[in-house]
Amino acid sequence: MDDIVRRPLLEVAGLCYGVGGRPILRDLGLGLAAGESIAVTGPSGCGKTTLLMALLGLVTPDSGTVTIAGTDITRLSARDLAAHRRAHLGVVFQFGELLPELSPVENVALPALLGGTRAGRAYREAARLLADLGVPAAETPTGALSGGERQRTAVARALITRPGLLLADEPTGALDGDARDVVADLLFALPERHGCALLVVTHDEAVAARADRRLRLDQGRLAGAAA
Ligand SMILES: Nc1ncnc2c1ncn2[C@@H]1O[C@H](COP(=O)(O)OP(=O)(O)OP(=O)(O)O)[C@@H](O)[C@H]1O
Repeated sequence: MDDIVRRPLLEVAGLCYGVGGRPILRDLGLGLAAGESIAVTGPSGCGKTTLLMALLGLVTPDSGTVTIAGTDITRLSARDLAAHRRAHLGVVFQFGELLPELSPVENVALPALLGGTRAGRAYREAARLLADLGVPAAETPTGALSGGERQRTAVARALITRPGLLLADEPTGALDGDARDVVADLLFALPERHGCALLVVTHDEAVAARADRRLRLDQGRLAGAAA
């Protein structure tokens, strides 16, 4: 890949965060370029969700920087942070977090509509992404989607704004067997297909094994994990 594609999307430096005097993230550093994937594993309670919250700007670190697409988000106002997130970040959660009263197409189109894309274009793009990811868009109500289809819909929703950085929090945690493998294969194919950077937090070592790099969060620090 060339230098333009390889630009850093995420740079974390000296990140420290604690609660009630107890350190959770300690001088944590991390870099992730476009087209690249990282999996972060670690035992329950080690701080994986807290790290994602810091990357989303939902917790304010005690010190350090979180630079996304060239901007240190720890310095942004709430309003600028929300705009920066909309422009650069896509997120996939463990249970999809879809709105059951909306159709799959409406769920996927929503972030584009909120970002000001015209309805016709947003719905066309949503339908295209769902078809691409193998979800029956029109026929099935969101509440009736299988677990795997729900997660693929959540991936489509995260992609519709063409984010540079995609974050996924236990994206296969509610799936097993084939559905887990399909969603994991799909996620880790995204950096190459869409040119985004991908950071996945997972308990599942088999899912983590698909990433370009594996890191383990332990004692508040990230270190290379054994392959
Ligand atoms: N607001 C808070 N107040 C008190 N403790 C907190 C707070 N946020 C996180 N913690 C603690 O920080 C530690 C890390 O939590 P976190 O949810 O990030 O872990 P995790 O690695 O995502 O765990 P799991 O894999 O079980 O989801 C936990 O011990 C948790 O109890």
